[in-house]
Amino acid sequence: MELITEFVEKENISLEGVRRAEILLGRDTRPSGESLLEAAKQGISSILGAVAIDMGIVTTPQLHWMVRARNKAIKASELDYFEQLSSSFRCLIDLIPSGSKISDVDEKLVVDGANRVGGEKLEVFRKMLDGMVVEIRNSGKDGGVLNEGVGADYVQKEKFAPSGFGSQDVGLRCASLDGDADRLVYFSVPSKSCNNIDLVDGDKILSLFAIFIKEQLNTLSMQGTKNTSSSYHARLGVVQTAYANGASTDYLKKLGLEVVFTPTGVKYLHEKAAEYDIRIYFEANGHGTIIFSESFLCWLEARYQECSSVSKGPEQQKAALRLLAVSKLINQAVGDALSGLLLVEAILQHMGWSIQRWSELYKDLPSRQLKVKVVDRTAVITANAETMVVRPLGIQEAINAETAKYPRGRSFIRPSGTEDVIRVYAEASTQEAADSLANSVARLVDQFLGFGSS
Ligand SMILES: CC(=O)N[C@H]1[C@@H](OP(=O)(O)O)O[C@H](CO)[C@@H](O)[C@@H]1O
Repeated sequence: MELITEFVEKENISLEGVRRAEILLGRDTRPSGESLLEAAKQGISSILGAVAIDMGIVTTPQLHWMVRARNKAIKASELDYFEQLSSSFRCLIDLIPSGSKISDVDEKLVVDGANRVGGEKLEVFRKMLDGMVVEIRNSGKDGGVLNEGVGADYVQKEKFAPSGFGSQDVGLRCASLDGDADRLVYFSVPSKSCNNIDLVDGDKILSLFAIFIKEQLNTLSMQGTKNTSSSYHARLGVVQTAYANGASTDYLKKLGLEVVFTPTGVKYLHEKAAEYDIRIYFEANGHGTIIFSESFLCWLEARYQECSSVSKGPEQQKAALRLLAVSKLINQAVGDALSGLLLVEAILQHMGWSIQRWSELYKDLPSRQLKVKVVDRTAVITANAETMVVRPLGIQEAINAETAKYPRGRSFIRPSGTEDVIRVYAEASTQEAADSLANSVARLVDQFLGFGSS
């Protein structure tokens, strides 16, 4: 109750006139889901005025979408979710400029469903997606195990093709969802001779979205009408965490975008993002979304109407329509692999880009992540969006001294919020250097905080 009261106060939610609270419940495909659902229902029924609504088996982002839709008094079933996504996807495809070299884009997309609910939902959803050829592997139907050599986390951290993918897929555009379908990464298999992949991570998804949105904003701000409503300067902001590859941040800044950093965890990214008209946030691991302010969406609607009524500025009208479609296609409540995937697909078609062209936007700096078990991870206190350690004393200086030995070196440590470990991140100009820096910093962590240190 305390947490709820705190949240209601912080978000300034008026409870006056509210007769009952609806609590939407969803579960995934694991057998434990049924008993957890029952327990949640019983808990909710003991709260006066609270009603549980069972939305069935859904992905995490679908459930968030449903809550947001319900709060906006929009229809919120799974079918409504699929219909909104597929119609806005279709709208973006219909608005593709006739000059786009669609033939450059390989038709087929192959998706790793991580043996969980996202793969299953995509199986159902793809029947509504004309204009897209999707093959789904690891959909969960064939009894594969969650997160065992599959899924976005495995692909991003290990940089290996997931189970079921390999030399037969060389050059194809592939995507990987995570277990609850709130993360998405893309990859391609560059050659038959090795297991390595060319990873297109959350940072590059963010970059693709940013380029597309910026293109539409530029079109909208072109001279056309003298009406004052057209002179709105939308603030496009980008939010990353310290795990964003340094090359991506350089690239985004060169595009002229404002890039801000928050600690790891979507609650921080989402909150920070709320300060802009259009805000794109992504973690390198593929969790992210775009949020549009209500005032910007109202302006876009007006701009769209204005362009159509005076029948001029068709390009501006299309740009407004594209942005409106993006606002409906992307799940503004939270990172959503299914909605993100459709937006990526629509933008690649719009640009006429293959996955290789997309990947070449910039070259990732080689990086390495490690985790170290320590006596007490809460002994590490960080500052500056987790890029520096203020406690224990002395460790940051030691990390700095180590990092300074490597060209383009960058390294930081932070206590994980989900595992009992300290995470180490390092990047440098070569993979060997990044590995060596990560190992040195891991040794420092062990020295300062490990079991031998106490
Ligand atoms: C390096 C990394 O991938 N960290 C993940 C992981 O958090 P940690 O606090 O690092 O354990 O799980 C979080 C929740 O899924 C996700 O938001 C975050 O990005």
